[in-house]
Amino acid sequence: MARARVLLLNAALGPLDYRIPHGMTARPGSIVVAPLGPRQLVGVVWDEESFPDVETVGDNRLRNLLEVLDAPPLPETLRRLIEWTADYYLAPPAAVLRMALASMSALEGTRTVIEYRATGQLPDRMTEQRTQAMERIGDRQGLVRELAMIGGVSDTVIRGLVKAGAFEPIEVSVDTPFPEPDPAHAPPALSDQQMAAATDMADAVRAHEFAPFLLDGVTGSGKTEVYFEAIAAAIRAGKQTLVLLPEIALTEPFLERFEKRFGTVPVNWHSGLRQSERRRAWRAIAAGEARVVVGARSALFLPYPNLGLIVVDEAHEASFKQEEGVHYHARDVAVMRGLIEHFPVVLASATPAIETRHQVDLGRYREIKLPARFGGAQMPDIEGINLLTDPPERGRWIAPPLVVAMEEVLAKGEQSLLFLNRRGYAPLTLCRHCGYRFQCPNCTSWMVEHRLTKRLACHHCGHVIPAPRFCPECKEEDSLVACGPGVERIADEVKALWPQARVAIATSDTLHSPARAADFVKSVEAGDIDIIVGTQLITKGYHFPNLTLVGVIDADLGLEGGDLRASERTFQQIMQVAGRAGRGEKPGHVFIQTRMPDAEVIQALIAGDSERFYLIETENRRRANAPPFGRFAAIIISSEDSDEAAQTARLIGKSAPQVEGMRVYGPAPAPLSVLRGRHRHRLLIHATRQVDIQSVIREWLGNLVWKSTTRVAVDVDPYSFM
Ligand SMILES: Nc1ncnc2c1ncn2[C@@H]1O[C@H](COP(=O)(O)OP(=O)(O)OP(=O)(O)O)[C@@H](O)[C@H]1O
Ligand SMILES: [Zn+2]
Repeated sequence: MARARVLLLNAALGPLDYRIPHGMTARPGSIVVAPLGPRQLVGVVWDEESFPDVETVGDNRLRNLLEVLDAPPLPETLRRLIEWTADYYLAPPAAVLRMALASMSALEGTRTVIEYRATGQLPDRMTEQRTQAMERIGDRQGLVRELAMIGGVSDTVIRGLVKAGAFEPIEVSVDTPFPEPDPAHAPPALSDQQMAAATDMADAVRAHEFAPFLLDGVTGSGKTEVYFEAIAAAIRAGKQTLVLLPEIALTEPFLERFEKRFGTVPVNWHSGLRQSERRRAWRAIAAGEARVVVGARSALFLPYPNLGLIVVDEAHEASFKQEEGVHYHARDVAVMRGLIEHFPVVLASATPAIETRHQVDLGRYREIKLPARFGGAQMPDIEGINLLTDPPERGRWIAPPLVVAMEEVLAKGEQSLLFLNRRGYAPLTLCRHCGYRFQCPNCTSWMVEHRLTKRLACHHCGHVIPAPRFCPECKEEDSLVACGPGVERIADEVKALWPQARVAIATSDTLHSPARAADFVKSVEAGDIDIIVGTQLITKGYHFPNLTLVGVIDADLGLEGGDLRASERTFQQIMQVAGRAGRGEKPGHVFIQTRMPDAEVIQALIAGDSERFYLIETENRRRANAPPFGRFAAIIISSEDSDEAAQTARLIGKSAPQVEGMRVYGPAPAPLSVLRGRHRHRLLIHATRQVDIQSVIREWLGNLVWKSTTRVAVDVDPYSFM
């Protein structure tokens, strides 16, 4: 009897055995529907040897598979990747599988509609309407309704023409195919250095072998142009390419550049797609027809049958790390996919992660350097402003030297960018009279004032309230004060200083859709904006040749809290935002406002000495046995019931195994101790590379039980310590 082991889309379940009924063909990878109790679930037939521990069920107790869906089977290599990801990040395989089957509507199979087109045959009887319709429609093809519109007649007239043999039916898929990018459309003339880099990568693409690259080029060196040549090589080799971007906001400018180079936009995959777009993209990807896909990290698990290259752009960005559900790092899983499927993976960044540089040092990744900007543009010069000796006026945030510099730039008709990584107007609102502070009812966080929308918002859970007029505690009116600056407040200050200047705020609030982002880029390019005030959203990827001044309002912000990567992140963010200045013919200047001018990272930034920063930071990590030398994992316990969360945390803490080379810290209440109404506790596990941390944790937690209302999440290689 034919049996199948099936991984159902239910994270609480392991694989289950089913009977393949007579006449049905199902093999590993087949996407199927199977009964579970009274329900029907989608799943994938899996390789039996992958789950040797599953208890075999007797033939007579098996239920029949119901259906094999009309979609390409999941490739074997993708099944291996799903297993690896589940194993490494200690996630249920079904939760990883869900990311591969990311469009339920795509699994419903091919969907067709009937369109009509002229046969060239004239009907026996012609009427005025028929003549008009046939003339206007010409050789166009469409649904009856569409043809009636084009012809300016009723549906009945078209149906009559069909009956009379003047139009014939054609069955077409509802999923219109995507146009193919043309590698020869508009290749740029590369500089010698760029050419050498491009050739290296294109050769690797043609070799069809695993080859991880770090494309380490300074801001404005033309990394995009260079990896486009690797993409061109993949297209020519008949392979698919995936480009991962850290944020949807960066997609618009990317699409535009891609279209200029390849004559058409790539297939776009992100969380904002409508269901029909998702379906169309998924089916084109799974059929191997989507040649180049650009997407956020979730595009990584899609079932490309024929991948030949992955590019991870801005590869240092922390947003490639998913912080809920499966806690995976898309950069690292991308490299693993390249290894399993034998193709090169390019990590592009002007400020590579310490982890990535370390892989280069170990000889595992190849580094390709682009040390100079394209077209003779110079790197900007960077200057520190000591806020202790040169403070802004009371109630202001822009220090005098920066004001002077902005004044000059404005007078020259050039653009400036002020960077502050805080959305909204003010991060905290308090009552001057009684000291009351507005806090989120669901989270351990302050409500952030958004003056543009007249609301207070929690940036963790999205809770909003209308901007209050009086204190809810003491009922005093006009007693509420905004504490500290956000970008909106900086924009107000700019407008007060230069009422004639045209100011734009660039954050995820103002550029929340691709269309808004595109409008913003256009107006900056057209010179309709003088001063941009933005968060980290604006620090990378953008290319505005007339932007010559960058001011960092508070360089110390990211150093507070001091987690493992605080210095590194600060360095990357400021290098990136500095990299927006002087990308055209005019030189760029950068001012960094700081209260810690002697901090190592600030010194390295001012000296423009990346190497020194990397050296010192890497040494610090080595001494602390922190990643990439040692390893961390976190266990996060959460529950709506505070006692229950604390109890489970204690239980897990008490059961911590003694393992050589491993230490367990905590449990302790998380810094973000309440999030979305759940009370949180954390344990941190620190181990040497020799410890098989996954096995240890699997065994440790596997022996424990806790209430189903408590959630226990494991975060391997954590980026957030909140
Ligand atoms: N060979 C070339 N021919 C024409 N234009 C080029 C070439 N190389 C780079 N450019 C242009 O120079 C500008 C900077 O290049 P690009 O944006 O690719 O740099 P980058 O290294 O990705 O920078 P960042 O890391 O700051 O995003 C772009 O406008 C790009 O089109
Ligand atoms: Zn909240």
